[in-house]
Amino acid sequence: MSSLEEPLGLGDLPKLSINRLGSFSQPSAYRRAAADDRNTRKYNNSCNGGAPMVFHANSHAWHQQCRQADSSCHVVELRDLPRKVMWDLPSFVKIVEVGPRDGLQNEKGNVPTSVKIQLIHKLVAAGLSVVEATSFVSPKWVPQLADAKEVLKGIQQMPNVRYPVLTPNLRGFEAAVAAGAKEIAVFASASESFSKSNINCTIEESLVRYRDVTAAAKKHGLLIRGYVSCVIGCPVEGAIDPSKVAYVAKELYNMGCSEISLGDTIGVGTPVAMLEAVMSFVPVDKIAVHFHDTYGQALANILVSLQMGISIVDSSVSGLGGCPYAKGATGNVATEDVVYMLHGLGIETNVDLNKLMEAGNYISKHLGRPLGSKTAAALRKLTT
Ligand SMILES: CC(C)(COP(=O)([O-])OP(=O)([O-])OC[C@H]1O[C@@H](n2cnc3c(N)ncnc32)[C@H](O)[C@@H]1OP(=O)([O-])[O-])[C@@H](O)C(=O)NCCC(=O)NCCSC(=O)C[C@@](C)(O)CC(=O)[O-]
Repeated sequence: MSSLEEPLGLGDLPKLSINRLGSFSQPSAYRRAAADDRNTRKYNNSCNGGAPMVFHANSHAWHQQCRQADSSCHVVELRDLPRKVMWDLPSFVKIVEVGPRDGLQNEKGNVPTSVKIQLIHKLVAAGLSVVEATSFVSPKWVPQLADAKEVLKGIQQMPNVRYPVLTPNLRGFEAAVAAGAKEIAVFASASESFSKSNINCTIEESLVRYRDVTAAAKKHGLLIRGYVSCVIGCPVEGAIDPSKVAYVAKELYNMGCSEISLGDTIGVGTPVAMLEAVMSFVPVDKIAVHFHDTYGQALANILVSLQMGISIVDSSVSGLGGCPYAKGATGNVATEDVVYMLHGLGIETNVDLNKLMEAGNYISKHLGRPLGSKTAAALRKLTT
């Protein structure tokens, strides 16, 4: 089912809009074209104009363009296009929803524990299989998440759903385990300045601390997620060298983190050089990308990451978020927008966009905030 069919409730929409929108979304056909292209290229890669046409997606348009091409080599270029664009995309992307933690940690007003719990339940009901629930950090540093224990105890943990929680030290780890955590996350930085302002220690000191935390987690049989923040830029230091990111990622991976999430904490950059560096040390299937959308780069960065082989994406419902210790950073990329893009590309997520938008609506109402997802805002306009 296409991403457009899913949320719009096609019956409710004016015909013209549906048709117009529909012509932009041919995900399964695109993927088929890319797959066909893969096969046909094996025996059909000449400039010979008599070769059978291979594209099913928008096939009329392709036929027209190919017929109009002056030279048969143009036909080959056109045939290459879906291969170039679609070839390397994964068929499934795992979304790690960070809204209840990264999304809410920066909220100034008190968000009741019951609202946090409801939000998590709604996100899981939408099909998200990983929902970062909260942080066992110092309430002096992040007052909003002072109810971590109550949140984790209050959620009804479903089988096959992961609920990681952030633990900055052994104290946080022990509290998390006592509250029923089955997965923890440690969070280091590639920027020395950010490490100091966020967790009050140097990068090396944090790695020493995390060796203890990860060793304890392994003893308890817990899964461990590792974050590296400021992977492209730091609010204090500016551009961050990819080799620094690769170093921290490698250390976390070697400690036993089963997923390394690379955070563009202030949403400033493009990730190619950084991902290349990290991929030299961490297997691509263990890497997640975590983009804040401060400069509007997040979706483009996700697409590039997928093309580089990544298939785990962090995002936050309704684009909630920002780090209290990264001045000016806005929210994470909105999960609704990520899901919409992925479904548009024919990539499975197991997420029901309608239910996800309900969760986004729920928390936005509670925060007294307009929807932070462009997809949700656009679809709401169409359906009201
Ligand atoms: C790491 C510390 C604790 C060091 O904080 P500190 O002040 O250096 O440590 P301390 O040992 O002196 O402790 C200070 C107080 O906190 C208490 N404390 C100490 N540990 C805990 C704990 N676990 N749980 C509850 N309380 C704790 C401790 O007992 C003490 O209480 P007091 O004696 O003054 O009453 C502090 O800096 C901290 O909690 N930092 C967390 C900040 C945070 O959560 N930032 C947001 C994370 S977002 C991020 O990193 C980026 C990411 C992951 O989202 C990716 C991206 O977006 O790019």
